Amino acid sequence: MSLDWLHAPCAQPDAVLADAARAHQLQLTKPPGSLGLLEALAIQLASLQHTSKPALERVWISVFAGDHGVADEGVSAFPQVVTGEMVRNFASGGAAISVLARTLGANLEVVNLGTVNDPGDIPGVRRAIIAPSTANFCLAPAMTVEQLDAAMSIGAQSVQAALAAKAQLFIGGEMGIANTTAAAAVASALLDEPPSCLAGAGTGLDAAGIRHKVSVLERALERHADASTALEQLRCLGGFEIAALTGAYVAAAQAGLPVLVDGFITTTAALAAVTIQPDVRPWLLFAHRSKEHGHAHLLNVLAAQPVLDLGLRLGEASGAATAVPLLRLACALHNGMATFEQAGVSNA
Ligand SMILES: O=C(O)c1ccc[n+]([C@@H]2O[C@H](COP(=O)([O-])O)[C@@H](O)[C@H]2O)c1
Ligand SMILES: Cc1cc2nc[nH]c2cc1C
Repeated sequence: MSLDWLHAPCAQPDAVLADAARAHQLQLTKPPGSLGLLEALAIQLASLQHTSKPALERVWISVFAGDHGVADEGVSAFPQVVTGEMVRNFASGGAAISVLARTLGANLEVVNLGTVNDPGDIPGVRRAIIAPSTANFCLAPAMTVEQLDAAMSIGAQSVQAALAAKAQLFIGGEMGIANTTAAAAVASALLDEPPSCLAGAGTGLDAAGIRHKVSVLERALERHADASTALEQLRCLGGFEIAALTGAYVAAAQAGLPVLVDGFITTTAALAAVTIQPDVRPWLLFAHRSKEHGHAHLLNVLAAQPVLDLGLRLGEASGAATAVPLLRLACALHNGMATFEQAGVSNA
């Protein structure tokens, strides 16, 4: 595999600036700790951005789309054609993430890694087609070694584009009918846990649909039981967009670009990235707790405290985009509040 780049070292957060930011928070006109997670976020961003004044003016969002062979097993409430249809919708500005990105003034990149219903070469979409779909992982590995390699590199290229645009935060999103099945499969394999802990309703399965999804996952996990490394598990059970996200997260950590993780599928990619390279973990901030069964568990495993819990389960980076205003407020408070001394307020 030419995936050696995955093992290049990650950048190091600045511990001195983290200490200085923590000390600065104690000087601001509020009881210590009273801004809760907003304080922790500002401190983390100061340390990751190597600055005493963290900022999120330039936010980069890449939404990776790909289709899944396992959709043939009837594991989604929606038909597979929706993946390609939504690629068009992202680009033409009508999707939730299109509205959120516009409202935030964020750069939105849409990357098509392969959809059965191919919208073709349309403005606003980076065409990076690997194949129309992954293989049905109940029958064969989802990807070849070459396809995994390509998908992870395509993710890393998005990080390079974000860096070229001087982005201060990278957000990855995904779109792929049946990808909650692929994500649950990857997470089950990475954690060596039964799929019932990780399979949920996705786009809207009922209880019987979820039972069927679990049985499909059990078959797939048994078939690929000898996939023993994170990369092999990603290759056999993942998807193009999940692999692209994993590559993007590793590349962002290597480049020293903070990442805001979205929902269940992106958190699975984050878990894969951290399993491949534990030093990726400090570069990840977590936007929200998705309603998808299994997301809370993954957040616990990663010791992540998400910013929001709004019952979202859309994907496409929508939860991460929704958390950006709060992260911006955390920075504004950190940079703009008066100290006790400046304001002539008595400290405890
Ligand atoms: O981000 C999440 O937590 C999330 C939870 C449930 C569904 N989704 C989205 O729904 C699609 C996958 O759902 P499904 O049922 O087809 O596996 C995919 O396009 C995801 O972006 C996303
Ligand atoms: C319509 C639709 C939009 C989505 N966006 C992300 N996943 C999605 C799944 C569906 C079904």
